[in-house]
Amino acid sequence: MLEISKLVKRYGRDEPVLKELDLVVEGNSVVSIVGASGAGKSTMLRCINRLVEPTSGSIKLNGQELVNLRGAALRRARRKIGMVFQGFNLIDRLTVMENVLAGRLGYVSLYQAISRRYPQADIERAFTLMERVGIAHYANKRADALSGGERQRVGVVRALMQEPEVLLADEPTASLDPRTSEQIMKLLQSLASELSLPVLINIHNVAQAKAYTERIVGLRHGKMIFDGTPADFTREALDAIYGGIEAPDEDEGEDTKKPALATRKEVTDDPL
Ligand SMILES: Nc1ncnc2c1ncn2[C@@H]1O[C@H](COP(=O)(O)OP(=O)(O)OP(=O)(O)O)[C@@H](O)[C@H]1O
Repeated sequence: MLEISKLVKRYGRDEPVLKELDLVVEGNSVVSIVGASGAGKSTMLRCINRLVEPTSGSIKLNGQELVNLRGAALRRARRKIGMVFQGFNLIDRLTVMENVLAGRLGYVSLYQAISRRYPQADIERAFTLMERVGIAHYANKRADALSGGERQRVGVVRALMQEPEVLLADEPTASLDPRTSEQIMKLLQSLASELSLPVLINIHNVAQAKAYTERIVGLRHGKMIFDGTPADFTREALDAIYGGIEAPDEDEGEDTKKPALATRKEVTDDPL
């Protein structure tokens, strides 16, 4: 179980981008985090795996406090947090199997990692998981020879190789076509239930969030303003989360050019 309470994140002296967030996610439940660009979705996931330092608050994973962990204790805790990325984050020149085994890096010695002498049990686990997601026949192919959907399956298996207690997915379908996106969402949904794993998915596509997750959390300006089932996610909830948020001006700089209203465009597919 993941328990977040009163989580605050402030970058420098700016206004906090996460404002006293509270969220509890039980094992095997899949939660979508939605919100306009800049709402704080990525920051929240990154606070959980401590890629970003929370300013205050508490994040507990199966009872263990993650905030304030340092050194070896932080490394051990991070093994329990699997992460799936929008851009897959694979090493292109390595094979699928090598990428998958990278999920064990937190468990093996430096010598084993450098010489790629992973324990037999790890290799067997890798094959079992690759078979489960349909990529075992690509084990010896280079990662860059795979399609986007196949690459994301490699990313999912690599995360599962960590034997995680929670899986975080940051826009896992944003680089994929609609059909492949649906397959990946279905895969995350079924893995959560097979492995009793809580899964948090940052996602811009509200239609997919409603179709493939049982709970939707809506952020706006760093505050949680919606927490409910897809059936509860009415037009009013959609407007509360996205309403009145304008796309940034073109001259605001590279980082701000991602249009907030891209979410609006995607929402037009939404069968509300
Ligand atoms: N390293 C950083 N330093 C300063 N500000 C940051 C940093 N990372 C994010 N921010 C700011 O924090 C706010 C929340 O950003 P975040 O990336 O968490 O939002 P998001 O909801 O994930 O957006 P998107 O959907 O575009 O990825 C934004 O205003 C962003 O500019």
